[in-house]
Amino acid sequence: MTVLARTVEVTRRYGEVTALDDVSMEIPSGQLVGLLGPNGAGKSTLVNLFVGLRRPTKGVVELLGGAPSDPRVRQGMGVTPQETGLPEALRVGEIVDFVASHFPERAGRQELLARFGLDDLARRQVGGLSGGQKRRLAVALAFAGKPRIVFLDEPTTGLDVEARRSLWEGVRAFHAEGGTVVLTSHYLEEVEALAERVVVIGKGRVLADDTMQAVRGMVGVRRVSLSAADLPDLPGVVSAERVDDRHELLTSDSDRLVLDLVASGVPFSGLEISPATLEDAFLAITSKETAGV
Ligand SMILES: Nc1ncnc2c1ncn2[C@@H]1O[C@H](COP(=O)(O)OP(=O)(O)OP(=O)(O)O)[C@@H](O)[C@H]1O
Repeated sequence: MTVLARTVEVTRRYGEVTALDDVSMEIPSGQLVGLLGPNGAGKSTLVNLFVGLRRPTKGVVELLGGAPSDPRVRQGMGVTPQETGLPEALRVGEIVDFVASHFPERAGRQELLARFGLDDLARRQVGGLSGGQKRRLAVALAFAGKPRIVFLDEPTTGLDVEARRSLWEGVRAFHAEGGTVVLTSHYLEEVEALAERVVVIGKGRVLADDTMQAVRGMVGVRRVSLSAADLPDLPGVVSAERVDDRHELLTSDSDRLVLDLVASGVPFSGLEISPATLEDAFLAITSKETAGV
């Protein structure tokens, strides 16, 4: 297994804030890895360390066998940061050529634009693109130098469904040819649609690192809410909150919970079961982590 990028016991602080806390991770060649986590989890910091925009406070970051700050190393890598600015006066095709000219190997202009659904726009000035088209162009540019590994920070934020799907297709096509991708998202469905491996990050730490299927199972929690006086201890509850007589329970097995509840004989009313939000899911993973399960 060739490892294209790795962090070894990396911590990054900004003043008092610990954005990443002792993170060790390897990105093998050919993998499409999703970094999933809520706002402020440390995803961008991790990407910025991998691509050499930041240095770790402690630990080591390696990219393509070298230091991410080395310009020769960086020629094998493509990145789209969370926020990008493109020169408005240039035409789309000119920007692609300009970016590609910095790399020894170059993707074909038309092929690249077509891959991201931008093929009709090569002669359009960037200033005349819609927000979604600009974002797709910014992402496409990460692939202009035929990189071995690409880092995309929240690539589809602000895109409508169609633009998002078109971008996913472009990323998938690169991956299908053996390309390695690390992307951050706080959309579970985006990571699910693309990534074969998911790293869940919360409060600067790796909370889970597994296949999408396994993480799905881990976060397959339901919210069960009901009105009752005191509840007995119910197995499988990962978190419980109470406001007056209303109980909000998170569980990975809502059927079991309801059966146990009925078996306990405690009177209850207003039972509602709903899919957990992503926030619920993160909470469930975090509470498992805290409990050392
Ligand atoms: N330049 C900075 N100066 C100070 N604090 C920072 C800086 N950059 C990030 N942080 C802090 O580090 C923590 C992690 O931020 P980071 O941007 O890496 O998270 P994220 O998971 O990418 O979040 P988001 O999804 O909101 O982009 C946050 O608490 C953030 O406020």
